[in-house]
Amino acid sequence: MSKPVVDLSLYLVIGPADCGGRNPAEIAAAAASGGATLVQLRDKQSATRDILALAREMKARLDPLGVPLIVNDRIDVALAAGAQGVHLGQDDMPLEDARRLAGPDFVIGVSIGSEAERDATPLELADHAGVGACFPSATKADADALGVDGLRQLRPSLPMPVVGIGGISAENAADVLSAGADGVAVVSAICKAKDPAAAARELSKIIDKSRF
Ligand SMILES: Cc1ncc(COP(=O)(O)OP(=O)(O)O)c(N)n1
Ligand SMILES: Cc1nc(C(=O)O)sc1CCOP(=O)(O)O
Ligand SMILES: [Mg+2]
Repeated sequence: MSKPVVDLSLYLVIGPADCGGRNPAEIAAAAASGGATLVQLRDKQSATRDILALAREMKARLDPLGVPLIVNDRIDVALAAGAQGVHLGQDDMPLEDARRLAGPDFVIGVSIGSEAERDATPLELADHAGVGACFPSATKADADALGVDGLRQLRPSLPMPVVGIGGISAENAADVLSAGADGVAVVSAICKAKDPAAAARELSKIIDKSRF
């Protein structure tokens, strides 16, 4: 199997805590049908076997839509579920260990929130970077605010594709792309929407427009 092609344009990050009792796998599938190009399961609370069951359900729904699944933090769950990749932050498993465990064809995303984090990261081992927080985020209140200007400054020194994350909505997505991001990663803008497919369609249109 070769490395899956990952399109960062509209990256949905989602877990049970974001969905107000709705099924995250259903919301992920609806978002994918509306234009989300990549999905990350981010569940910081559930028991391991519940995260694994949700990852399997998401993968079963996303595979027919051609949308890859990334698991946040947990390379063990990602591998067990047959997900296409993992996302690792600065306190998560080091990229060297993750790459050794998962092999060259597994997609690995890494969080970069500052020049110091960039300098501490073996960038050649990651396939893409999540850079933020672009704006204050209610989903991750402890995320340091890099800001869009911080993203613009950091971008040229990152050799891999970059997705902006943190507080991104239909109102500010174009600013993130014009600061150099290849895509936007969102939680609330899709998970909190009454109609997640429609929210994804709206963001997708904005992303397409800002590329011309
Ligand atoms: C695409 C993307 N970018 C950044 C993050 C944040 O990762 P991390 O810093 O490890 O924080 P948690 O998400 O684990 O709380 C991400 N998940 N996805
Ligand atoms: C998971 C995550 N990581 C961030 C970072 O800055 O690294 S901000 C964030 C949460 C993004 O959620 P929302 O789109 O609701 O603001
Ligand atoms: Mg993490």
